[in-house]
Amino acid sequence: MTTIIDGKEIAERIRADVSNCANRLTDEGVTPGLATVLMSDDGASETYVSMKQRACEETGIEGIHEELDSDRPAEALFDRIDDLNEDPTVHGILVQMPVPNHVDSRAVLERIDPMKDVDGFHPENVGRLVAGNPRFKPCTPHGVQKLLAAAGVDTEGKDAVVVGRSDIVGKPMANLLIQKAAGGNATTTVCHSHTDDLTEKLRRSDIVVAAAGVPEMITGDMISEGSVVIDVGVNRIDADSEKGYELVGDVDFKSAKERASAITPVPGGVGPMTIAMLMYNTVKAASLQSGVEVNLP
Ligand SMILES: Nc1nc(=O)c2c([nH]1)NC[C@@H]1CN(c3ccc(C(=O)N[C@@H](CCC(=O)O)C(=O)O)cc3)C=[N+]21
Repeated sequence: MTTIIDGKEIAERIRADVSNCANRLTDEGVTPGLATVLMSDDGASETYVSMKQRACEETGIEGIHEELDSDRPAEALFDRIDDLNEDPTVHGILVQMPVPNHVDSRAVLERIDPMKDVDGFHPENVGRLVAGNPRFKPCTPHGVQKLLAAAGVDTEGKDAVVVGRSDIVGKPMANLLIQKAAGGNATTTVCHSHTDDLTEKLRRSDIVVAAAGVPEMITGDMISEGSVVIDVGVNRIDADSEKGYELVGDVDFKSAKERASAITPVPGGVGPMTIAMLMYNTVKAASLQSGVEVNLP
């Protein structure tokens, strides 16, 4: 029997623990605060940001949301970030990606105070992660790590393949998997658009993390019998549904489920974990900035 890993349920449990930590900080006079900044007209981005704000409310985090028209100059966004960096009630800052083409996303990430960088995208935090001394682990890869642990999947000594090499998922995911630490110690291969014979790499792996952003590109015949499949893809494809789209992963769930020993669904897999780990990082940021210690899960 294939286990369908319930990301929603695991995320709820983590969020309950994170909420206890948030309440403890509030009791000490430090209510954790998260600022989300949206500079985009993209419908999906709006949905994700509002999900993050709702999660704040449910967790006992003070959510602040700011929007900038997408035709504003980059300086307007930088000024907003500078203000949030200076605001002591704001412990975490998230600028929703992607930003408009005329705004240099690298410059945006570098503008955020690294102590408030709850995405973990600032070069200082990337460097710390690679050096084996992470401050904020990026939310999606951290969520995948927690998901594997909760599903009882030991990564130690396993062959893992990460499909995708983005700065926000693929690269940090591979880094966490090779780390000499719990949830790491896997022999890790990173595949991407220039990889020769992806199927061969997938078939000799125990754990597959699909983060390529290509709808249903990994099919059952490409993976090994008994492997664990984590699907990071959130692709909206046109459909006759009420919303006008359907959400599919990078994995063809139907065929992959027939061979995997465990697999995450989309929706309800990695997505909810990403949001739970954003709450986690925000509480961690508040703890680091205030010196009030909490026991995060
Ligand atoms: N600075 C920044 N940080 C991010 O963390 C970030 C970002 N930019 N830009 C976009 C991506 C995408 N992302 C998701 C988070 C949750 C779900 C999620 O919860 N999805 C639900 C379904 C949601 C739906 O119905 O559309 C699920 O998979 O079950 C999806 C995608 C965070 N991102």
